[in-house]
Amino acid sequence: MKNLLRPETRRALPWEKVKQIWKDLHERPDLRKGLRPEIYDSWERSYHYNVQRGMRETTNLIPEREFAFAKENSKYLMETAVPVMERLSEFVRGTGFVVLLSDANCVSLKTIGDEASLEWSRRANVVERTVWREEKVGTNAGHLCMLLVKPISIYSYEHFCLFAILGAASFAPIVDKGRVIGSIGMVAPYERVSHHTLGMVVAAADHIQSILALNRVSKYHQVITDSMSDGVMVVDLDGTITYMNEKCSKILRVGSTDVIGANIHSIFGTKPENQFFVNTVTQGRTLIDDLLVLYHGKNQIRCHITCTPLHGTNPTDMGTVVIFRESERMNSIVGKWIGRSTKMTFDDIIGNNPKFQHCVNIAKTTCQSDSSILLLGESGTGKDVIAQAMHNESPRKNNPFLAINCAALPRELIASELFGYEEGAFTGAKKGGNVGKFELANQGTLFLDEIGDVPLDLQVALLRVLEEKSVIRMGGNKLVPVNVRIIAATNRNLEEEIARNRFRRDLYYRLGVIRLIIPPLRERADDIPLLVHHFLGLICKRFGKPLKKVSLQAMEALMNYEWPGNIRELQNVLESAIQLAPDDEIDYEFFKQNLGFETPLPVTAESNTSEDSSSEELRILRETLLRNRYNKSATAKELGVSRQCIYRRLQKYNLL
Ligand SMILES: Nc1ncnc2c1ncn2[C@@H]1O[C@H](COP(=O)(O)OP(=O)(O)OP(=O)(O)O)[C@@H](O)[C@H]1O
Repeated sequence: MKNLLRPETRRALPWEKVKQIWKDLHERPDLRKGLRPEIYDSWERSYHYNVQRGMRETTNLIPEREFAFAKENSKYLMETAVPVMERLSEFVRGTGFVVLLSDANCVSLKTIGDEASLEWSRRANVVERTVWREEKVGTNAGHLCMLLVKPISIYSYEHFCLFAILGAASFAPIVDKGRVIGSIGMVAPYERVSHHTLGMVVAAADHIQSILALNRVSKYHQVITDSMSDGVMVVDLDGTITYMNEKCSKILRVGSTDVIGANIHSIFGTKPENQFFVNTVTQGRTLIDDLLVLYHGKNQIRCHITCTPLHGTNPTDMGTVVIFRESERMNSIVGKWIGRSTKMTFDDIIGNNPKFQHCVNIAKTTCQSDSSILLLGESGTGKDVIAQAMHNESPRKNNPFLAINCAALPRELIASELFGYEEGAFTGAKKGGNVGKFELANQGTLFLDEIGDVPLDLQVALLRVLEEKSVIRMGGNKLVPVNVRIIAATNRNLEEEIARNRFRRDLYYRLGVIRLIIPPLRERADDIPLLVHHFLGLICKRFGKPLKKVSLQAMEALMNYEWPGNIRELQNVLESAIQLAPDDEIDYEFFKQNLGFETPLPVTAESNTSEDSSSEELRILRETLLRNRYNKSATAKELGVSRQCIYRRLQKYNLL
């Protein structure tokens, strides 16, 4: 008996014999020990489940609706597996085998075979819609391969139930993302058993698993490339475009389906301007974020391009992956991440002083133009703020605002910062080179602060860039067109610098197409109450402190001070006062004692205190002025007098 259980003896066994062996196995537990261990264990479980071994036909058919639901759930498995099953079935045509697919719940989803084998499988209950769970039909290869997560063949009498011993089956589990999602098998009359069947089934399962994994990766790949904000194109060595994502077709303004399979020349033609790019791609050269302007029909495509050669093991896989980054998008990223961000707008610029307002008005009206502008004024007067506000009000507002402080950079670095450099341009130059501020600021605004500190030799290079509207990186020879609005600023007296041959007159004129002279704070003392009020609010908020006030006397002192550091100094004084002053109202004494802030109070204000009526009038006037933040019209309105009357009183008390 033990010998009969050996695989090599099975083939020739007549039906009566296999049936007898099956019977003996059920009746004599000692004989069952001769079964393979995994089959033995399965039989033990089948007894435990109380499976009716004498079943002549299966009662395991599920209702149509449940079956439809199971098929819907395994739709993607069926879509992948059925073509593989069809192919397998073709190979074994005429040999009596049916190919079978079941889901993870052992529902038989699909059977494929030739007519004769399907006819047999119907008689043997190997049909769709049946459930082959061990709990229901005892030991069977479909369920056992999934339980063991390994391929297995089960021969006739090794099945637990009588109806199943007609056949021999080989099954392999289908595993996806580490989970068993079904099984594929081949079943035939037991006498057709072959040692090769299991190998075929394993190969089919492997193939299905690979397709599932590949489909998933290509889905991820598609979602990733389609959601990329950069264009991606793959070109093989003879210039055939083999892949293009949606973004790339948008950038190049071509239909991706039209160009895949076409040659790169069909897009970029033989235009000399495109030659460098086409040659780079077809010759498998490398580019890293190079700003190129390509021409396609009437369109000019301005992009940062990266070309990476593909080195496949197979020569047919060689080619180049090209990444297109739209320069406008790069610019807005640059604007967000590099240099200073432009937060200030004209609404943030405080000051009603007529001289200052005149400057602001010119700045506002010239925002729309591309002419260079030169901001002249002492340190801290608001040149940077005005430059930012101009950018934010201009058509370039969504592109970068880049600022470079020419005085803060070592002399030898200014050129590379401004114009960029190519790889190997000098010792210590970064691999792949570096993009300069001019290129980064493309379509935006470049704020050249402390322009008066630029060395003479660089002034020549700067002038050339401004005139030619293109830069050549240091160590390079390619002209890169740039469209940048220049706002330059200095606190030096440039006329004097020119007279001393330290600044080029031609650059001065070139930069100062529009020239703004921003008044120092001491010349706009009437703006001090407004500025004080504004900064007190901002600073208290920043430090989470309750809003503080400045006493009338302190305000007058602030208005009389010279402010060599201008608005920046005023901000600092107020910040210290907010941090240190014990009371909600910061008085003159505090400024004097804590900040060494020595400002004479207006003589008239003090001397008038002797005369009662005048001192009362002065007190009311000062308080109303303060309440109205030194706005004379509002003060006049509150006091019910004319503006002229207020001016007369201010003159009388020497407050003008
Ligand atoms: N009119 C204004 N309204 C509000 N804040 C201002 C105004 N002018 C200047 N400021 C503030 O004063 C400070 C100094 O201004 P800014 O840096 O623009 O001066 P600057 O002239 O560029 O100085 P520097 O020449 O030293 O670079 C900044 O914090 C700015 O926000």
